[in-house]
Amino acid sequence: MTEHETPQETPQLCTREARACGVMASGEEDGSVEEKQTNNKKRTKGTIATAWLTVYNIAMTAGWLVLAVSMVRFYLQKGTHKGLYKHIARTLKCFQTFALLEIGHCAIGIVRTSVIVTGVQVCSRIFMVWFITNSIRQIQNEESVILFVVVWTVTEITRYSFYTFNLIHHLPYFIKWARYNMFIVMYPLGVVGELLTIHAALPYVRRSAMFSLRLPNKYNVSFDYYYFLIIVMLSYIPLFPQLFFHMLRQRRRVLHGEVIVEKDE
Ligand SMILES: CCCCCCCCCCCCC[C@@H](O)CC(=O)SCCNC(=O)CCNC(=O)[C@H](O)C(C)(C)COP(=O)(O)OP(=O)(O)OC[C@H]1O[C@@H](n2cnc3c(N)ncnc32)[C@H](O)[C@@H]1OP(=O)(O)O
Repeated sequence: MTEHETPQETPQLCTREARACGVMASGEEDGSVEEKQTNNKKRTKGTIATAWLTVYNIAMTAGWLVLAVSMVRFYLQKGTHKGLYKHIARTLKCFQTFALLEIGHCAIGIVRTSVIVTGVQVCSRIFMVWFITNSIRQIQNEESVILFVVVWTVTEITRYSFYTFNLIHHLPYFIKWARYNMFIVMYPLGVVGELLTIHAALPYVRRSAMFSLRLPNKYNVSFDYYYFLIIVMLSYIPLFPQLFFHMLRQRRRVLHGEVIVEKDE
């Protein structure tokens, strides 16, 4: 079953293109030359953006699928999670870092999502990958690392395939259902995995004084990564609910057709 026939399911880009086309239709006969040129530009921009997002989402779905397959193969061959992170580290770093482009998508307006919400989500993941798990080798075999990597992988395969099918107007209902229901369990699980991993990192950070700057130094500035990590852990308390409630609002809008007025719209 696909959903492309339903007008409310039309992806945002098509809606924008349609809006641009609508302006064209009414202004075509009596609009000025400048209006026609502006509308043509909008239409071209919409088509390019749709093409780019389709390529981007397919690449990201493939990347996270490769990660899933290599995790399953590793576990079936070795029968343990030890060494799994090292095995998948390069792919994980690559595709999670590519997600930075999503902040750009919001900033230039080709997807209708808040830059702040996307920024917090993407930056916290980049931080987990590069500044925690990749930098502290001693914690790479923790179960909590496997927990958040598995949760991210399942979530991202669903999310990027949702965007892809939505853009090509062939969205199977089960993908839409999964995108807007699984997060209810996956988000808290991911947060538990991330917080336990940062917690496991604390003793190593304290002992090694990594990424820290102690006084006296020529800049006369001090920075303690250990306390910074504690602040990061505490920042989940106000920030995580914002992301979770954002997703609950998206769920009500997409699955139940509720009209939601976002503060920043
Ligand atoms: C430097 C120190 C850092 C300190 C950090 C502090 C900690 C902060 C706490 C953070 C906790 C994060 C924990 C987290 O990492 C754990 C997990 O992720 S566990 C796994 C479960 N997670 C999830 O399910 C969330 C996954 N993430 C997201 O869904 C997004 O990143 C999010 C921004 C949260 C929400 O996405 P969005 O607002 O875009 O919602 P929609 O998917 O419904 O999309 C809205 C519309 O935009 C269109 N869209 C969006 N992206 C695309 C795209 N790539 N291609 C095409 N279209 C796109 C989408 O179709 C919607 O269109 P429409 O409005 O027409 O329906």
